[in-house]
Amino acid sequence: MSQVLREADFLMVPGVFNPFTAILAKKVGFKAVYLSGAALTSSYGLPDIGLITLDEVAEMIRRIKEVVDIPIIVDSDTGFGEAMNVYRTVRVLEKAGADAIQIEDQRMPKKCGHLEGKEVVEPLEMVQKIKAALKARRDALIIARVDSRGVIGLDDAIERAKIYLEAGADIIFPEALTSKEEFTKFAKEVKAPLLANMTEFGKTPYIKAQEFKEMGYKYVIFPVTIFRVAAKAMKDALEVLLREGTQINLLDKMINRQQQYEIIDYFFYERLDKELGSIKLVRKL
Ligand SMILES: C[C@](O)(C(=O)O)[C@H](CC(=O)O)C(=O)O
Ligand SMILES: [Mg+2]
Repeated sequence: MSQVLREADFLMVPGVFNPFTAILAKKVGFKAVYLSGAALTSSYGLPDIGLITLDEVAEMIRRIKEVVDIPIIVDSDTGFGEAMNVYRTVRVLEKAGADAIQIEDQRMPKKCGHLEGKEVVEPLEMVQKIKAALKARRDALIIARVDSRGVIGLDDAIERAKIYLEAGADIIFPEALTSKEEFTKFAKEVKAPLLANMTEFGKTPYIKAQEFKEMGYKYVIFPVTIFRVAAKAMKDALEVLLREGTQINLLDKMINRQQQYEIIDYFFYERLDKELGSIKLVRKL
């Protein structure tokens, strides 16, 4: 399925954090999804500082791929360890169903790339991780995320991107650029398939997908958008429920039972149950 990612002209990729959200993204018409570390950890009630484990991410990929056949770009933070660990990370995540794996050049404890106080490793350390990832992968694309814009500066980020590209990374992800001009300059200097991160409340101003496309970006992710929208909707609903003692005023904000069941393919199981129930033994005991 990495072929879809490879051959696409331009892809808008929403962040998801469980199978249900991945199914929704596909049903709405998105061609790929991004398993966001930030959204996944938030959904576990944890901050995005590298607390999540390889197995937890692999398990979520497996669950998503069990119910939806859509290419999945996976956020592996810093690859769960050193270069040697990255080798195993890529093998495990690809086996679980990852079509592209993102590794970032932060030092642990990592942070959201749009926060202050993060640190980056030496470029050599990241190159070793990229080489390990390439050795381990069968078909999955390897995305090198450059975090140094917010730590050292744009020129350093551009230089690192070139180094990571030479090391063999398939896609470059410049994190937390601060203006359209920076995205334009980056794309001019780094001749690679590029991924832009259009997250909210961060360092990057709001830029439309079409504008990223025109600047030469191949992918744009909206990693935490639906998580944040859903979180607000859930909080508001809980408040209404507590205050009013009834959900009557929430009904028009809900998907109904029929819609919910369609999303999770309930009716298929209903048919299957009937079919299995109608089987008769040809030869009696
Ligand atoms: C893309 C990202 O790595 C993620 O985990 O989704 C985050 C997004 C965010 O925190 O808004 C990031 O570090 O940019
Ligand atoms: Mg992340």
